[in-house]
Amino acid sequence: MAEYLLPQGAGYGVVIGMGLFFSAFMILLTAIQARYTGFSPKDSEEFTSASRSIKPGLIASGIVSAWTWAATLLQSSAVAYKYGLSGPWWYGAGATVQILLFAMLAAKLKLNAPYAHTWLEIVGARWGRTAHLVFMFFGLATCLIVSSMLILGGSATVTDLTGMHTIAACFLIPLGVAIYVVVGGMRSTLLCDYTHTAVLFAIILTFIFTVYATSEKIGSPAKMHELLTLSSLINPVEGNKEGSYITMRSENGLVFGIINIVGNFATVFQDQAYWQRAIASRPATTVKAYLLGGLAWFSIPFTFATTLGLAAVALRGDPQMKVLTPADVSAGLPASAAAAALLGKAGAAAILILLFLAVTSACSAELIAVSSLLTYDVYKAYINPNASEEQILRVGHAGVALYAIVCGIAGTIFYYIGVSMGWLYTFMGVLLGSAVVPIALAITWHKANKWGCIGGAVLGFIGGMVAWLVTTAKLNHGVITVVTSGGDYEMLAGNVTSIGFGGIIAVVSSLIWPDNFDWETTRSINRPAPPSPDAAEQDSKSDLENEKKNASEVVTKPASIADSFDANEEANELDPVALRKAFRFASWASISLFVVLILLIPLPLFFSQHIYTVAGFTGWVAVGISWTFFSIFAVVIYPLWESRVAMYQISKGVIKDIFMKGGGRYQAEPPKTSAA
Ligand SMILES: NC(N)=O
Repeated sequence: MAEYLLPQGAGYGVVIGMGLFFSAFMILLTAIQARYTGFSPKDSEEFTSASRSIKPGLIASGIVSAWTWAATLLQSSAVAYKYGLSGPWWYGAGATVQILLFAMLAAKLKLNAPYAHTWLEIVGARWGRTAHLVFMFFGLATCLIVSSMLILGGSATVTDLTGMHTIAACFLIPLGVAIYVVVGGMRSTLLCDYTHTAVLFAIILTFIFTVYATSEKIGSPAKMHELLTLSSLINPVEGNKEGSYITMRSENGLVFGIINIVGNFATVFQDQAYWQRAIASRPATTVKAYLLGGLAWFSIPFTFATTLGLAAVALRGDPQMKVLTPADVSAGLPASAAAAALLGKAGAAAILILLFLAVTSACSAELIAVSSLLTYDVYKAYINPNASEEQILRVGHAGVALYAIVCGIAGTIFYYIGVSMGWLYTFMGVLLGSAVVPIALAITWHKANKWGCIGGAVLGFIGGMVAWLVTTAKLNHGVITVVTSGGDYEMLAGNVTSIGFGGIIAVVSSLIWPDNFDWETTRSINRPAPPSPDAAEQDSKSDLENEKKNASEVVTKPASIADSFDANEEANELDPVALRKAFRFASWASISLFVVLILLIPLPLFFSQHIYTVAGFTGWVAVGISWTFFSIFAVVIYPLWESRVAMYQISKGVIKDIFMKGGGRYQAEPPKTSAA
């Protein structure tokens, strides 16, 4: 019987116990929200969009948490293990730029469809049913692939460390998350994500300081450099300059970088989770949130993999270090093996909790994203267009539960057919890449041609699959299996063909047969009707009556988070001139950062064939550590600062409830002037 570092009970304890803990936490947050703020958790807009009122720090933290997958920790470490220090760079930079570029789409969303619930609603309003259904395939497939990777990565690690049955983990992980998502909705999910992100950074810092400061086995960048140099001599890396682990000159690292860039475009641009955060965001600060979130996220895979992925190489031969097979590496196990070799059971437990936090917060984003697609793009669009508020909320809840079960089934199927998280990670661009450019054009370019974009997505998909399979057959003597099809060049061919075909067909056809779309159509999606004069008169009368009635109860005006944002403020923030300016800023900032992260830094290092000296490697590690502190400031400290007024008001309400027997409940007030 296999030996495990932790008892099976620890696996069940973390998966079930922490699932229940976060459910209880969510119930508490939801009760606080209902009592001390004006946002009702029973409102469907609030459930899916957090009333479009969230500030940039919390949105940035929600982006970091949704974008931190199991793969972010495990696959990044696996590519560090395989290709050396170029792996973490290509993983981090190659998945950061999409979030930065998404800032442009987020600005256009606020400009061109400010009241949409999903990106598919925009496609449907612009191009009709065929386009809606075709792109729905890509939207749902994206969420399914991402969720499957989360479940596969999470369950493989739990099984490896505790012996918990993989299938039990496949079902229990999403079901635990589903409970707390149903209880809370979008706002509480973002708050829960915030706590996950804070703990995640604390654990990552522990590993960084263990490896580079305190461990007796490594303990400094200089010792890591020495051990990596030794490893290069014993196990040189194929395709790297002199087989070294400490060079950016890595051919396979570069190939992975290209695959990574393509695949991550697909999983950002067509994943409702990122659109949903843009929708939940206040219009004036959406761009800031995406730029901040993208930059903050970079340090997670980059520094984590530069720490534990490289430690797994450095510790080869250590008696506590597990010997890793290619299948283990594909399942993403180098990080947990290194953590266990460095810190024993404590390291294993820390990585288990880290993984659980990453998987559950990203999984919660996917559950609520799919639930929104099922609610607005299936149920409301095709089954019950006149659905009531209550019906929409019920379908939203059912969608979360249904999708959690689907995630468990998908994880089980992939597990049994031998598809690992690493395989899916490199495959995602083959399957999904073709729709990236068409979707970006749908929301940003009035000339985008409907049939060109649909054709680009479909033909790019077919082209990508053919290129992938033909390359697999050619490079493997006609043998097409899960193993042979997962090679670097096989995946590269599929990824590049898929995104390239899709993009070229969509752009060229739009240039030849340009549309002239009037954005007024998408701007009117779900636009709230202006109040009729009669209704306004009625409202003001009943407000007056309510005011009189409540006058004795209201002690002071609680400037809670509820009145920090209202319909008038939202309308002001939707000013087209300001949003166009925000779009220009997003374009300028994100394209500049793309050039720096993908071209200016890595390519000269690749072509110069430089192998890092001790000083160079120390500097490289120092950049990673400094960036981690910047990230902690951006997504852990800044959200607290920007919510200080709201937290103060909520605390005041709680104190009043305790000492004044129920006087702390939120009271709505008509005049609204402050922004918390
Ligand atoms: N989110 C990713 N690509 O780790």
